[in-house]
Amino acid sequence: MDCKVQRARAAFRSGRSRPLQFRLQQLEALRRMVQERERDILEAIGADLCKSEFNAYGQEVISILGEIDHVLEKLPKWVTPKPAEKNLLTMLDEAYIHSEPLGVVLIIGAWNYPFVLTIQPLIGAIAAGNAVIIKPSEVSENTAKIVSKLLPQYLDQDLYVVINGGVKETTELLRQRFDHILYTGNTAVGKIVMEAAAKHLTPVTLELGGKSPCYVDKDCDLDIACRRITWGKYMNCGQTCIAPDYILCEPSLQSQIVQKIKETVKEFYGENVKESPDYERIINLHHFKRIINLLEGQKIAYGGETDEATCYIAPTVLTDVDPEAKVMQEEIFGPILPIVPVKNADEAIKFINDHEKPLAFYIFSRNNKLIKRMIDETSSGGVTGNDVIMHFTLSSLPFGGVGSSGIGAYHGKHSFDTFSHQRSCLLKSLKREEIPSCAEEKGPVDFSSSSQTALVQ
Ligand SMILES: NC(=O)C1=CN([C@@H]2O[C@H](COP(=O)(O)OP(=O)(O)OC[C@H]3O[C@@H](n4cnc5c(N)ncnc54)[C@H](O)[C@@H]3O)[C@@H](O)[C@H]2O)C=CC1
Ligand SMILES: CCCCCCCCCC(=O)O
Repeated sequence: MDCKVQRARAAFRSGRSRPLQFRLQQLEALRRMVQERERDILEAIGADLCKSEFNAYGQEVISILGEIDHVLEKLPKWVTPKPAEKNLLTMLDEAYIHSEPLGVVLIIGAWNYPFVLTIQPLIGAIAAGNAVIIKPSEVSENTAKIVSKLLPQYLDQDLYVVINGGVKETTELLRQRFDHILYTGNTAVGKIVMEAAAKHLTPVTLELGGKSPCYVDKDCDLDIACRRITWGKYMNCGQTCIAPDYILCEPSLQSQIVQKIKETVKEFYGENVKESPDYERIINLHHFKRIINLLEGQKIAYGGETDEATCYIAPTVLTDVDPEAKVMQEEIFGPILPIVPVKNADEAIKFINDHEKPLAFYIFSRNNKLIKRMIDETSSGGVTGNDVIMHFTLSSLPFGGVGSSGIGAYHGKHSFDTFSHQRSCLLKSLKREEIPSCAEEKGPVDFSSSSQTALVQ
């Protein structure tokens, strides 16, 4: 492992990852990999998460192709040094900001969108000119295998290295020195990553989770709200870091919401959800048992069926949920949707602010003023109004958490910036330097202090 990181560092020091043409060529090769080996990639994701090809393509492949195209188009502009404003002392000089690569960066991916969560940061790291060590999640082992098989066939093998393994390997990897670490996963491990990084003063981007609230206002289009919530909550069987974790609404809305979600589930997945090719499974027995445990003592208004043999949990809605209940103490990361009744928007705002800052916040309302007020009076990694998940799909928006939901952000130009150092460059002019004609008579002059000279001029 040590030697793989050293190999990547030596390759970085060779300077070949830096030229724009090289970065573009590697990104084009990555795009070719996704296009030519699409079937293998979809199969691997499907095997890990029991996901249909259609869903795997829509959730994981489309966004990667979109991100590569976006970066290929914009990168020439991003790498161009940006002139900086000058002052009186530097009027005749050249001042600019140059984005330079950080060096060797480590990307640690999570299992729930195993392709997107490793390849999307990789795109940014290549674009910024770095060498990259990629550590896919061992939990999604098929995708980890295909990523480690395909990347060396398309990309520079010394600069971009995949290391597979579990906790032991990741722990070992974290002892190495990196120039940046981007980790996606749970908060507890995020702290381990940050502690290991601190030993080398390595900066980190931590893409963590949390409980993302969804406020449903009484003045909203409830049909649309419930359709969109159903889509975002039960996609990937609820194993989405920005899935709406729970609903906050006035008590009287609960029964209508349950009814509309029920109808939408039927429309999306048919009469028998278990038979639907579009409905995924919980990743493993450990998570299955953890989620089932959260149902204890709850009022199940819809769903609740489970099958341990296949890690199946039906789309489920809980009503009148007590904020102190177990299901409200941790991120659910499964297809269970608690509804916590609140009197009004003010109480919802207070509820959100009394808890850790979430990764996402969703507000359904016809009242744009209310949406803006709720944004102003709360904090979260991102927000989507009148929909869920969708802010993730915009390359122009930084994707990341705040507080316990994460540190830093990526996607599009934000990835490029995350993996770059903004270097301040000032190139002094040699013109108009006044060299005293009788230096000896006047004593020594400090030529290095050109600011003094500029002041004299
Ligand atoms: N903010 C974001 O973009 C996303 C956040 N998440 C969050 O991730 C969580 C789910 O992922 P996990 O189950 O954590 O994924 P996981 O079990 O796949 O772990 C993530 C990575 O951490 C490594 N790891 C695990 N234990 C470790 C340890 N003790 N020391 C060092 N490395 C270790 C694994 O090898 C893996 O590569 C949820 O909380 C979810 O919200 C998931 C996807 C996206
Ligand atoms: C329109 C499809 C959007 C797919 C969303 C993928 C989200 C990946 C990160 C996460 O939330 O765990």
